[in-house]
Amino acid sequence: EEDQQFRTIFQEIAGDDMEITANELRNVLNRVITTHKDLNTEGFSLESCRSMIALMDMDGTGRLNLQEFIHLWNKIKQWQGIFKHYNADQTGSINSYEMRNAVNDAGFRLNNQLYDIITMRYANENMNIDFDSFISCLVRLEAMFRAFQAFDQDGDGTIRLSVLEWLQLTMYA
Ligand SMILES: O=C(O)/C(S)=C/c1c[nH]c2cc(Br)ccc12
Ligand SMILES: [Ca+2]
Repeated sequence: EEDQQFRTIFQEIAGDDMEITANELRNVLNRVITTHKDLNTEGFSLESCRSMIALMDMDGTGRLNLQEFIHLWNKIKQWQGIFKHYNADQTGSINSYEMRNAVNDAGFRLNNQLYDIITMRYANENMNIDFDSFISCLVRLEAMFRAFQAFDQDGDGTIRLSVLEWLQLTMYA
């Protein structure tokens, strides 16, 4: 039942090519986000939607088909729940300390240096993280972990890449 409902929503967003482009994704995310007054954001940028597609685009079409879209939607749904949990002061953004806990709750184990890098990269001028930056950060973390694991066949935690392989990894993200 819910799947059918999802399919119709997807059909409406994707249009008759049944694939969602970055622009179409941005429109639907920004439409949904306006219904969540507790999520402070200027909305998702085209760039962050491109990254989300790069993360979820398993078949290399550069767009999202229905199952890729459902997978992304469920991740954002899970991650927005974590964000709201830490958005205690209802300002709609979280501070760098709350960000550490939120990233942890999302299942990422990082070190202090990485948490500082994330704050530098995603925080706004008040050193707080808006909702869209939070999602963009987790999308990127997930993409980079997954790309590493794809290269680390024997699972020994190290990979060996040529510069072009490195660029393949880092440019479509
Ligand atoms: O608050 C909720 O229960 C849900 S279902 C939230 C969301 C579920 N998908 C979302 C996508 C964006 Br963008 C923002 C909020 C949500
Ligand atoms: Ca695809």
